Amino acid sequence: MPPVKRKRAPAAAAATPMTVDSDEEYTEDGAAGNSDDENMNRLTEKFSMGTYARKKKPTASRDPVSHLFKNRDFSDLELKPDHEKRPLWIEPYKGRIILESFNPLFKLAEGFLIEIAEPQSRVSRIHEYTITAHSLFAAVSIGLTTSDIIYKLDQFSKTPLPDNLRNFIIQSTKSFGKVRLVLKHTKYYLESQDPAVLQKLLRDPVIGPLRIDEAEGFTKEKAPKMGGVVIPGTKTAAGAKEAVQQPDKAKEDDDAEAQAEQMTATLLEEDDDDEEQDQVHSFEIHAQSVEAVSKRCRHPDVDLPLTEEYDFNNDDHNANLEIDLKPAAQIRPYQEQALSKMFGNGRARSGIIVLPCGAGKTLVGITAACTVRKGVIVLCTSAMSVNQWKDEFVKWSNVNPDDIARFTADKKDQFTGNTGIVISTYSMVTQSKNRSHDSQKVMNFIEEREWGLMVLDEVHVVPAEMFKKVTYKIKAHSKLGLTATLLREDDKIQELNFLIGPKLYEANWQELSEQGHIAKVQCAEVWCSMTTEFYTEYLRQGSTTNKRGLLFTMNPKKFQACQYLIDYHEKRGDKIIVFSDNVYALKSYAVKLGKAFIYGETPNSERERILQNFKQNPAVNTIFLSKIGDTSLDLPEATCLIQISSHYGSRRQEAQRLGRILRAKRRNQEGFNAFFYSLVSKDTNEMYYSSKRQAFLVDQGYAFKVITHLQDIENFKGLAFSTAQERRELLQDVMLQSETAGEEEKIEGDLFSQGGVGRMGKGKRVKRAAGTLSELSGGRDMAYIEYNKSRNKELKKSNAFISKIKRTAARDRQKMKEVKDMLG
Ligand SMILES: Nc1ncnc2c1ncn2[C@@H]1O[C@H](COP(=O)(O)OP(=O)(O)OP(=O)(O)O)[C@@H](O)[C@H]1O
Repeated sequence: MPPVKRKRAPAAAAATPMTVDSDEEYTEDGAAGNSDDENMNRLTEKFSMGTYARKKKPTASRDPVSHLFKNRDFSDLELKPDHEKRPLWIEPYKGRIILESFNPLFKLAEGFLIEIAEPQSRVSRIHEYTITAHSLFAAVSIGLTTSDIIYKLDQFSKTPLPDNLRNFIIQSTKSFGKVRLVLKHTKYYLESQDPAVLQKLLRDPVIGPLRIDEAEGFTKEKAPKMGGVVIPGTKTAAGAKEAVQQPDKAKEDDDAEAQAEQMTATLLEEDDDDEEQDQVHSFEIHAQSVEAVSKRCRHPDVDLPLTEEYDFNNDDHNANLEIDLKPAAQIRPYQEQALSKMFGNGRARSGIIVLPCGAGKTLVGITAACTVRKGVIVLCTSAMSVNQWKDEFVKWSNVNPDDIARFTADKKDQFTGNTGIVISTYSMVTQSKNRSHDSQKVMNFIEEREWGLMVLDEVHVVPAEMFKKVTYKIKAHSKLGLTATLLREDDKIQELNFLIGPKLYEANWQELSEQGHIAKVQCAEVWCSMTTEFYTEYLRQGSTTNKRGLLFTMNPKKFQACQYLIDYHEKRGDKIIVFSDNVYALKSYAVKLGKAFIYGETPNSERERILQNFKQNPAVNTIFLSKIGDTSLDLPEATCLIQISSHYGSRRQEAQRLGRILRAKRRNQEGFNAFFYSLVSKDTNEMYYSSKRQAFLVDQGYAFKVITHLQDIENFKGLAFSTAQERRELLQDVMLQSETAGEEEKIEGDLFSQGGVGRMGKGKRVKRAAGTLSELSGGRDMAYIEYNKSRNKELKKSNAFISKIKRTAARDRQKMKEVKDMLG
C-alpha cells in the first residue's frame, strides 16, 4: 500500500455528533489534570478535559465554514495514515467517541466500546459513546486491563489517542477492579492479584482492624480460570470467553466478515495473555463488616472500589437447586453474550444487564439461576410480575414448581425442598410496618438464609434507599440487575453501580430489531389541534392546574384521531393497546368507544379475563390500559400502540410502553411493522413533554414522524364529537371534574411514580421529521381539516345540563355492561 499523506479530518464529519449535545463547554487552555489528589469525585464524574491543550489555529483564514463550528471545529485533528479503515473518531476534549456503523470493523469496535464506554446515541450511521469513570470500572470488572483498553482504543481510532484520555484511563483503572469481595465457603474475603493492594487496605485505620485472622501474610491460590463455566442453553455450551469474542459470528455476511477479519488481523494483535494463571491473594473479613468495608473502599482516601464475585462452584455450604434449562430452550446470541460477562471467569460477577424491552430479560435471569444452581430470590415491581416470573421459570426450566415460592400480599407459598426460588416484590421485602404474622414469618425465613443469586428486575425504578434495605436484609452472594433503560429522570442511576455492581452488558435496540428478535416499529406523533372551546379553556387555566392536562387529553380532536386510528388499524388486522396515565380519560375514551379497560383498581380476575380475550378473542382487538400496563405485560399479540396521555417527560415510560409491541409475535413476517402513535394536542405543554419523552428512543435510533393530516377524517362514519353540541357537553363534563381527576393514576406500591418528573439534560431536544400515515402504513395522504368554528359561548352549569351528564353516564354504564357481557 502506498504511504498515505496525513489528511485533515472533515469538519462536518467530526462535528456531526455535536448536534446531540451536552450543555458543558470546554475551555481552550484545558482544565486541571486528574491527579490522584483530585480523585475525590471521580466515581461520579465523566471524563474531564485533563491537561490536553488545544493548538490554536487560524480558522478564519482557512476556509469559509470552519468558523461556524467554533470550538467544535476538529478539522485540524491529526489523522493516522490508514484512518479510512479505522472506525472511531475521538473528540480530544471530552473523550466523546464517534463510531462509524458503516465501517467493516464496526462489529468488533462496537463490542469493545460497549465494554468500556457508555452508549449515548445509536442512530443509523453514527453511534456516540462516552468514556466515564463508571464505564471504565465496568470494563475492568469484566476482566479488561488498562493496556487492553488503551491499546485497542488506539488501534480502532483514526486519530492518535489524546494524552488526556490516555491519562484518564490509566488513572481510573489504576484503582478499579483491583480488589474483589469474594464469598467462598460462606466466608467473605478481600482478594487481589497484587499483595501490595491488600497491604494498603490493611494499613487503613478502618479496614485494617476488620481483618479476622491475625496472620502476617495472605492466603495465596491460583486465580480463577477464564471461561470455566458452562452457560446452559447455549448451542455449544462452550466457555464464556468464546461468546465474548465471537458474537453472532454465524450471522454475519461472509464477505464482510472475511474482510473485517483480515483488517483486524492487521490492525489488532491477538492478546493471548488471558490464559495466564496468575496468583491471587486474600484475607478474610466478617460478614457483618462487608458493608463498612465496601463503603470505606469507595472513600477517596482508599479509592479501591470493590467488585463482587461469587465462587458458586466451590460453595458446598448452600444446598444445590435442581434446575436446568429445558432442552428446547435456546438462548439468543445477545443473551449469551450478556451472561458471558457475568460468568466470564467461572464465578458470578454482580452487575447490571441492559436489554431492550421485550428482548428477554426474564430468560437471562432464569439462565443465570440455572448456572448458579443455588437458592434464588427474584424481586420485581408488582404482584403481576411475580406471577409472570413464576410462569416463565416453569416454562423455560425443569425446576419443580413446588420449589418456587411467591411472596406477595395475596400469596405466601413455601418451597418444599432444602432450597428453592422465592419471587417477591421490592415493596414486600422492604416494608417494615404493619406486617401480618404470616408475612413476617416469610420475611424471617428470607433474612435468615443465604441466597446464591438475587435477581433485581427493573432496577432503574427502584429508589436507592429501597436497594440499600434490600441488600442489607437479604444475604445474596451475587446480584443481577435487569433493565431496559438505564435511565432515571433524577440522575440517581449511578448509585446502582455501587449497590448492585457495574453495567455488564448493554444491547443495541436497532441491531436486535434487524435480527428479528424484537419488532421493527414505526413511530409517529399525531398532532391534534385543540378545538376552539377547549383551547380557550386551556389558556384560561393557570399553568399549575391539573385541568390543563385534562383539557389537552380530552381534546375532542384527539379523541377523533384515536377513534380513527383504532378503526384504521383494526381493519388492518392489528391488535391495539391504547395507553392513558389519566384514569378519567382512560374510562371516558374506552366507554365512549365501547372498549374494555384496565387500571389499578380493576380486580385481578377481570384483568385476566380482559387480557385473555385480547389474546384469543377475534372480537376484542383493542384494550385501554393505564400505566399499570407499562411494564412486564407480555402481550405478543399487540401490534399497535396509541398513547393518549402520558407521564410528563418520562423517557423511561416511553421506552417501556414501546416495549409492549416490540415483542409482537408477527415480527418476523415479511414487511411487518408495529406502530407506535403518540397523540399530542397542538400548541399545548403536551408537545414539549412529548419531545422530551422521545429523546431516549431517538438515541436508540428510532425516527419519529409527525402526522398532521388524517385522510378523510371528516367523512369518518360515526366520528365522535362531530357536533358542536357534543363538544360543548364534553367540555362541560371535563370542567365539572375535580382537580384530582387531572392527576396521573396513583397505584399503591407502584415504584414507577417515584422516579421524579421527567427532567432531562439541557440540550436534549428531539428533531421530528414530517410524515403522513400513508408513509408509515401504506395508506394515501390525508387532508386534515381543522375544526375552526367561532368561539363557543360559555356554558353555565345549569341543572338541566347536569342531569344530561347523568343520563350520558347511565348510557355509558350500559355500554360498559355490554362490553363485559361480550367478554363473557
Ligand atoms: N431465547 C429465547 N427464545 C425464544 N423466546 C424468547 C427468548 N428470549 C425471550 N423470549 C421471549 O420474548 C418475550 C419477551 O421476553 P421478556 O418478557 O423476558 O422480555 P423483557 O426483556 O423482560 O421485557 P420488558 O422489559 O418489557 O418486561 C417473551 O415472550 C419470551 O418468552
